[in-house]
Amino acid sequence: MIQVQSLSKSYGKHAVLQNINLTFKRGEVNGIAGENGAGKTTLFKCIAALETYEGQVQYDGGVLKNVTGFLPATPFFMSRLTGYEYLKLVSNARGVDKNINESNLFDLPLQEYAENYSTGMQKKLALTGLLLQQNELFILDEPFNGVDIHSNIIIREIIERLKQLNKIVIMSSHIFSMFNESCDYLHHLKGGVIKQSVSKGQFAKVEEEMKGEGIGNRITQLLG
Ligand SMILES: Nc1ncnc2c1ncn2[C@@H]1O[C@H](COP(=O)(O)OP(=O)(O)OP(=O)(O)O)[C@@H](O)[C@H]1O
Repeated sequence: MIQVQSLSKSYGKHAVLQNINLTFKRGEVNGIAGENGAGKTTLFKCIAALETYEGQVQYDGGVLKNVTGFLPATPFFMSRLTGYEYLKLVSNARGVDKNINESNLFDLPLQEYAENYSTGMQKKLALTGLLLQQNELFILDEPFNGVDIHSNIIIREIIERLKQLNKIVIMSSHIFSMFNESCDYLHHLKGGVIKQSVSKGQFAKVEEEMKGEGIGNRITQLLG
């Protein structure tokens, strides 16, 4: 179990996250919904120990960062590194010795440079790396963004399998139906605070709240 307690994060004078309290349990998928700039990625980076923060992130299974797999919205790859080499590198980093070619579940061209992969292919390569590492926590920042329909189905399947394997999954998405399909709990992040947390069956409440954040008649004003 992961307990985020009184987590706050500021960049200079800009308070991005304020007093966040969340609990993530094994075998559960948690969605974080929020408009652009709400602080989802910042929250993910804090939990993944990629950012400093105030407050605490407690984990009952050892050193969290050693078992955390973070899929960024836009993965980054070093130049002149093939897909195969990337997967080898991330497996070696965790002392995992699995057959790379047999682990190529998205049938990626592993002999090609990862930096030349398309957006969706890069996302699939990064995700394959996280799975190879056998992490306990999977933080997936917009995992469905930029991938094709078939891969979208595979990623949903992966999330379901991670849940069955008792892993902790935290994800964001700008496609609300993805929360309905994959998540057990949904947390609405707005203005740096968690506005509401709901369990499956009540996600429409968050959707309604978010729809209320529309831009009203400002489009008409702009076009008129
Ligand atoms: N390294 C940084 N330095 C300064 N400000 C930052 C930094 N990273 C993020 N921010 C600011 O923090 C706020 C939250 O950004 P964040 O990327 O966490 O939002 P998000 O909810 O993931 O947005 P999106 O849905 O567009 O990806 C934004 O105002 C952003 O400009």
